Amino acid sequence: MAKYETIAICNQKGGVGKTTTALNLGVGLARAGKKVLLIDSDPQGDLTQSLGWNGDDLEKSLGRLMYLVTRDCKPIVEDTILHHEEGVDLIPSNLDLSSMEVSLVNAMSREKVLDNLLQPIKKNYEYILIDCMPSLGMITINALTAADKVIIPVQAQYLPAKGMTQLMKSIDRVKTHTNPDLKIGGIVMTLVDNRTNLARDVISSIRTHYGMAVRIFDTQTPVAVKAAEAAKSGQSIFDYDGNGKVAKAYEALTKEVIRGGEREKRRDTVSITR
Ligand SMILES: Nc1ncnc2c1ncn2[C@@H]1O[C@H](COP(=O)(O)OP(=O)(O)OP(=O)(O)O)[C@@H](O)[C@H]1O
Ligand SMILES: [Mg+2]
Repeated sequence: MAKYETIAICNQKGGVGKTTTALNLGVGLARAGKKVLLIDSDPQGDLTQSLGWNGDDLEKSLGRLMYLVTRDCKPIVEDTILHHEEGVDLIPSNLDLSSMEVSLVNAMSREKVLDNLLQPIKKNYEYILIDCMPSLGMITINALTAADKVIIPVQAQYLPAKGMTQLMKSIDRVKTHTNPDLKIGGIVMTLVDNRTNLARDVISSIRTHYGMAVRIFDTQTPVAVKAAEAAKSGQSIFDYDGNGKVAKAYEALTKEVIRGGEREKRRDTVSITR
């Protein structure tokens, strides 16, 4: 199988479209023939619910797995993986994960619990997408430590520069301490309302603060009530409203993500063979 890529979908600001992006990018990649695992790393379990499962009913979850690892057990991760009919796998979450935020503080290799958990199953997937919670605590640090890349959804409705500084600092800290190869895969503008120029203003503010080095995806995902409805129905936007503008946007974003990964792999190959 092709080299895998683990992507954390991360922004500590709430309600910016992280979960929607994890779900629809994940299903988009699966529709493009990729083997995809989604990880819900939010104790609210929104991704789990958006895919149609009730987190409260699930005994096996990410929280349970991480708890066992911190107790020096070696759980079989495959037993927790759910299979969705749209072709993606899921490690679900529920409130069991919330206690990990505190118990990880005293755990050995506390930043690497998720990374260690994923090592034996990474080879089974081409893409692993981790839906992060809206905070920069230990669980998110675990997600960033396990990831090759971060994709940052940014809502085009206010100037996000200040909040992004905190996120960039956390990414830098993770690079310094636990994951030197972590890259910013890109910023995706979400919840874009065509009637305003806010997306353009936000992009120029990001450029002013973080320079041209940070990639901003060409694709912007539009505001549309269908996107919220799809999440409530346990389906991706492709199944719920396949011809709509949100589906088209996530299809385009999927292509950009695949192209970005392939470009980097080519670059890696060139530098290895040089
Ligand atoms: N393109 C869209 N158009 C309209 N509503 C959307 C769109 N994308 C997401 N939403 C809705 O906006 C809300 C926030 O989206 P989402 O849950 O994806 O954000 P989040 O960043 O994961 O939030 P949190 O920080 O709480 O985890 C949800 O109710 C979702 O259904
Ligand atoms: Mg979410």
